[in-house]
This record gives sequence, C-alpha cells and structure tokens, in this order.
Amino acid sequence: MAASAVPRIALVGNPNCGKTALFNLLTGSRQKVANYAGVTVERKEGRMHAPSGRHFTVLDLPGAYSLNAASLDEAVTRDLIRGFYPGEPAPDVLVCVVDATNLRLHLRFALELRELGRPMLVALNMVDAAKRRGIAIDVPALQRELGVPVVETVAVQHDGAQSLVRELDAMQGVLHEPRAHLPQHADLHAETRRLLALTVSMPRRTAAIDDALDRWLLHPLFGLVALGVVMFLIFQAVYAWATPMMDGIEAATTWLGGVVGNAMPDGPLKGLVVDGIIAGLGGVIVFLPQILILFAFILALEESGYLPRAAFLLDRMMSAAGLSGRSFIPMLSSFACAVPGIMSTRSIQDPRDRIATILVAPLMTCSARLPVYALLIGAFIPQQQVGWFNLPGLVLFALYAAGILSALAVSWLMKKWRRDKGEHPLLLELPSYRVPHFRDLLIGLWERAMIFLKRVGGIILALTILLWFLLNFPAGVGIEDSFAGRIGRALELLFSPLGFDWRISIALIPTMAAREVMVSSLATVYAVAATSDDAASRALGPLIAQDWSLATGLSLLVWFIYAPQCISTLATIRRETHSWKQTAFAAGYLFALAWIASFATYRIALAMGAG
Ligand SMILES: Nc1nc2c(ncn2[C@@H]2O[C@H](COP(=O)(O)OP(=O)(O)OP(=O)(O)O)[C@@H](O)[C@H]2O)c(=O)[nH]1
Ligand SMILES: [Mg+2]
Repeated sequence: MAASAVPRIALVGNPNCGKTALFNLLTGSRQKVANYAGVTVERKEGRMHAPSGRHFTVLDLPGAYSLNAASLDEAVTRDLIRGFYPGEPAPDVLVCVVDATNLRLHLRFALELRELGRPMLVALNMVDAAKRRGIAIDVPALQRELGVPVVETVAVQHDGAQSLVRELDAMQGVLHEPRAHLPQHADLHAETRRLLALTVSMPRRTAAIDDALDRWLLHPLFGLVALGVVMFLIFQAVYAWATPMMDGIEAATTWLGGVVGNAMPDGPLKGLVVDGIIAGLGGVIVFLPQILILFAFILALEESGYLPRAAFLLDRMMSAAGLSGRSFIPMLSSFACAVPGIMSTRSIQDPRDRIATILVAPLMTCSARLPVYALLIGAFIPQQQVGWFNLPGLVLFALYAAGILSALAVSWLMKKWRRDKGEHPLLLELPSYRVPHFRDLLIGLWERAMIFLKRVGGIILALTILLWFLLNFPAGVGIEDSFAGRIGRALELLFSPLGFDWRISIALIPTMAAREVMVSSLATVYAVAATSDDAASRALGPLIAQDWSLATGLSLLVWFIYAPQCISTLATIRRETHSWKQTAFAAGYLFALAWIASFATYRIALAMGAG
C-alpha cells in the first residue's frame, strides 16, 4: 500500500458485540444500533480523524460467527476481509471487536481471524457491563497470549474508544509489513478454553437478573401473555398520549390556513397554497405525535434485548406457518418500513425461508400507513371506552394484528405449495437485557421525526402540488371534469365495488409513492371541492365522516392492511431477489388480497346496515 493512502480499518466480530456502536463513535455516524444479532447487513464506510491529524477509513461490517459464511450478510464480511470483495482491496487493519461479557463465544472468532496473519488488534468491548457483572479479565495476559494488541472499549460512552484510537494511531509503521504467520491452531475450541482459563475469572453467578427475567418472559404461557400485554399497551398509548399534541398541531394548521388565506388575494395561487399545501401537508403532519410514540416503544424494545426472546416465543407458531423465528426480526423492522425489513432478511440462511419472509414483509403495517389508519379511525370509530380500553386503540391493534395474521396465512399457503417442506431448528442468540439510554432514545426519535418531515416536505409536497394541478385543470371546468376527475372516474370502475368513489380512487394513485399521501390527497381533493370557505377550513376527519358511509370507511381501512403497490418496496424486492417473477408475484398477490378483503368488508358492512 502506498504510504500516502488513507489506511483502511475494518471492524469485524460476532453479531451484537457493538461494532456499529464503535463505528458511530469513531466516525460520528448514526448507523442503526440495536440489541440483537443481525442489525448490520451491509458494508458501511466512514472517516475517522485521529488526534495526530491522520485520517483513517473505517468499515463497519455485518457480524459473523466464523469465516465459513452461512448467510448473505456473513459472506460480505468474509469476502471483504480477505480482499475478495469486488473492487476493494483487503483492509489494512482488522479490529476484532469482542464482547467482554461473552468471551467464551467471541474469542473463537478472534482466533480464527488471527490465523489470516493480517495486522490486527482486539477491541475488548462492553467492559463496563463485564465489570458490573464481576467478570475480571487479565488484559496484559490476553494480549500476550493472543500476540496482538488488546484494548478495552465502551462503545456507548462518548470517550469509550480513546484507547483504541491511540493504538490505531500508533500502528503507523506496522501497517505496511504483513505479520509473520502465527501458529495454526487446529482446534480453536481447545485454544479458546485455554485462553479463558488463563485470563478470565467469572463470578459464580453472572446474570442473575437475566435468568430471573427469562424464567418469566420465556415461559411458554406467561411469556406469551406478557408479549400480548406489551403490544396491547403500546397501541393504547399511541391513542391515549397523542391527542393533546395532535389537537395543538391541528389548531396551528387551521390558524395558518386562515391567516394566509386572508392575506392572499383570491386566485389560483391562494388555492394552491391554502387548499393544496397547507391543507394537504397539515393533514399529514398531525400524525407525527402518534408515529413518535410508536417509535419510542419500538426503539426501547430494540435496545432492551427483549425482541429475540419474543422471536423465541413465537418460533413454533412461525415455523408452523412456514417461517422461522429468524424471520421475526425482519418482520419487526418492517413495522417501520418494509425496505429495511426486506434487506435484513439477508441474515436468514435458508434461501426459501428468506424468499418467504421477503414476500410477506409488506404485510406488516409500516409507519407510513399509520396516518391513514389514524385519519380513518378518527373519522369512523367513536372515542369510547370498552371495558378498560379505548375503542380506537383496540381497532388500531386489530389492524396491526390483521396484517400479522395475513402474513402467517400467506406464508402457510406458500409452504403448502412448495415441494420441500423441511423446517429448521431456531438457533438464536439471546442478548443480555439492557436498560435503554434516554439520550439514545431521544436521538432515535429525532431521526424518525426528521425522516417523516423530510418525506412531508419532499415527496408528499410534490405529489400534493401535482394533484392540485390535476384537480384544477383544464381551467374553468368543474372538479369532476378536471384531469384528476376524469382519471378518478375511470378508476371508479375498478374500485366502486369496494365502495370507493372517484375522489378516493384518485387519492389512491399517489399512495404508490408514499402511503401518507392518501391523507394529503384527500385533504386537497376535499379542500378544492368545497364551495364555501367555511367547509375548506374544516378538518378532514369530520368531512369524510359526513361524506362517506361507514362501510366505505371500513373498506378503505382494510385496503390499507394490504396497501399494495408501494414502489420502493417492490424495487427492494426486485433488488434482493434478483427476480422479476417474485416481484410481480408480490405485487399481484397483494393487490388481489387487498381487493378481495375490501370487497368482502364493504359487502358485509352494507349487509349489516352500515350504508
Ligand atoms: N453496556 C454496553 N453496551 C454496548 C457497548 N457497545 C455496544 N453496546 C450495546 O450492544 C448492542 C449491540 O450493539 P451494535 O453496535 O448494534 O452491535 P453490532 O456488533 O453492530 O451488531 P450487528 O450489526 O448485529 O453485528 C446495543 O444494544 C448497544 O447499545 C458497550 O461498550 N457497553
Ligand atoms: Mg452492526
């Protein structure tokens, strides 16, 4: 390597040992960190500035259990550190990150890496947790026995990587000479045992709290009850806590619409600003509090270490349905968005299981659907108590549950179809429980809020303006004869059996780019259609409650359980499966399912007198 080139450091190690946390600390990045295995599935690159003024390139890699990769994400790590990754030389230094509370597992991989004979150092991470549990590690002895530098790190403390940075900075000269080959240890397990005996002293009882919690949370009966209660409380909180904030945002947009409306001269520009932008975007932003409450719970659960346990509990149910417990985490990520969910299936080893998971991931209710659910529930479901629970919270829970049950049903059917019906035992690491840091939660929520607001200011704004033009032109004709009106009436042929009129039909098209646009589109359609000024300033919920039948409202809610044709999801399915056939299958079955379920809902509701 040329002396002037920026040295490249790769962070390697078993899953969940804190590589990404360390990467974020070294480079100031904000990659996703969570307390379960298989979070990182791609190679990520960042810049590190050492105090000496030197620069380094740092690579964060997916966790791997060994260099014999079993899954796609592990293969990335294996190829990259060996220099087989297309277009990329092998890294100059390997930083092998090991979890100090779990050396029994993690040292084996360190030994395997050492046999590559490349410049390497070991970052003994999570020493804070190890100390708390009374695990004592003789670092000088470990360093001597391993023959590579060993430094202690705490990746979740702002100064927790100083020793690592210092060591890397000092490695300057060594980088250029390949290390002498170390003795090959045929039996890595025996060598691991020897090192442990020499350097680590364990307290007699290490994880008493974890064990006590697991006795309850992994219990086949109490465990499931606890899981149900947790899920249930989350949806109750989404409703119980968000209302004051939502009322505030709604009042603010109404006020803004009024002020701007009075200040601007009548004409198309005022229409665009007031009916298009303010009514449309305000309609979506109202739901930010609910999204953030949901994410506060998801982030806390991710960091707590509970999620893999939930996967363990549900494994039997999931494998009966043709999925494995491994599918749990990808499905769970899909509650934020199916795109990262589908990508995280790379850690599923069996290709069939992986495809099955990819195909049903879009059935998980992504956060973009929450505004649509919230709008429709607010309009059609009365704020009532049912026993201890409030009814809108129950309905929201039911909608999420319907998505999950549909996913299980679809994967069960797919399993019936395929010839090979073998099942795999679940091998899943259970991480230690951890109390989430308040600060990290806030940062996570802030990021979520920014993602949402960027969508509002970007794609949702663009589509809302486009729709406003289509609704207002050609000029002079009524809204029904506008471009949008004509498209909507053509689509009505397809959608009227579901109870959707031309206005709903037209609003469905832009939801292919972003589901939240359903809300802003409806707000724009109704604002433009309103004849008198007072109707335009009214909130969308009461307007549609008045205009639609209950059957239509329920039918549209059910449509969004399946919410077919999200373009970014389909593009991700295509990229991850390399197959147009699978992509077309996903699009087709989701559309068919949505249509049939909405049709059934509409007809049943009508028959029950909800017209
Ligand atoms: N107490 C403590 N927790 C840590 C430390 N480093 C990381 N963690 C936590 O360990 C968990 C895993 O961290 P990640 O950085 O996502 O681990 P990773 O090695 O990137 O995991 P994969 O991407 O799945 O391979 C998270 O819950 C972190 O908050 C540490 O030094 N001390
Ligand atoms: Mg990671």
